[in-house]
Amino acid sequence: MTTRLHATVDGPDGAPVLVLGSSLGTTGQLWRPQLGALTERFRVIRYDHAGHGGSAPPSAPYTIAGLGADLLALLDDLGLRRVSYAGLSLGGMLGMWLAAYAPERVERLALLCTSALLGPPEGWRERAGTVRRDGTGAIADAVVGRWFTPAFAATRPEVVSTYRAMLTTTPAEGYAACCEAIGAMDLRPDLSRIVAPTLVVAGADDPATPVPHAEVIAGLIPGARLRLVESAAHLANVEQPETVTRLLLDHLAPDGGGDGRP
Ligand SMILES: O=C(O)CC1=CCC(=O)O1
Repeated sequence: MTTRLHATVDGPDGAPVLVLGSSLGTTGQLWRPQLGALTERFRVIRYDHAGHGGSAPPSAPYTIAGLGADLLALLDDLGLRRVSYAGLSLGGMLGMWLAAYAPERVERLALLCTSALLGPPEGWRERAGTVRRDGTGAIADAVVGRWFTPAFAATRPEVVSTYRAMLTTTPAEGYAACCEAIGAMDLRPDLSRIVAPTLVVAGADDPATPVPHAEVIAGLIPGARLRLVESAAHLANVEQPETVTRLLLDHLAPDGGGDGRP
């Protein structure tokens, strides 16, 4: 049984569709820095994972395949046969799953600050247990400390507190269930089936999904390209918005993205 996902739609009717997947502990608001530029070329769908933002919590223990089935159900509900997809971290994991298990649904793929295997599973089970017991506030300092470089956190505290609030308002059960899904994940054997042209982006200073994780993904997806974003930690799209927006547009809209006309 799938969870019905909350999604927001922006951009011109009839334009090519781009679906954006956010990270653990954030919502579709993660993509605000990119929204203006992306909606000039795309009809942009931002969705919230189960138990995050406006989406109901999962009704059973969760896996990446379960979260992927939610995403496919959302595409079906919206009548979207084929889309481009960009996802950061957990959103990128869902992008890999979608492109490997439903390749006919994915036009182009961008995977940001993500991993195909992010163990150890005990660490994720422990984090899930802490959050179920004490709430997402209990892990906020550690998690947000990996989202931004110290230099960015010192100069842009207002941005850091906006994203921290996204984490601390995420319901404990939704967050914990997604931790367990990540802990049990190993997408490496699936990546050779991906046929969508793929861009892999890593934050050069990301301690959560360090550069070698991106190198593994780029090495296993046929034809994938890897780009590093300097002076960026895990939420590279927030810390270096112009660089990441340019990378996304160059990859996802190489011909300008079309104008939506038949
Ligand atoms: O929360 C973290 O440690 C980083 C992370 C892993 C998956 C995700 O979405 O964020």
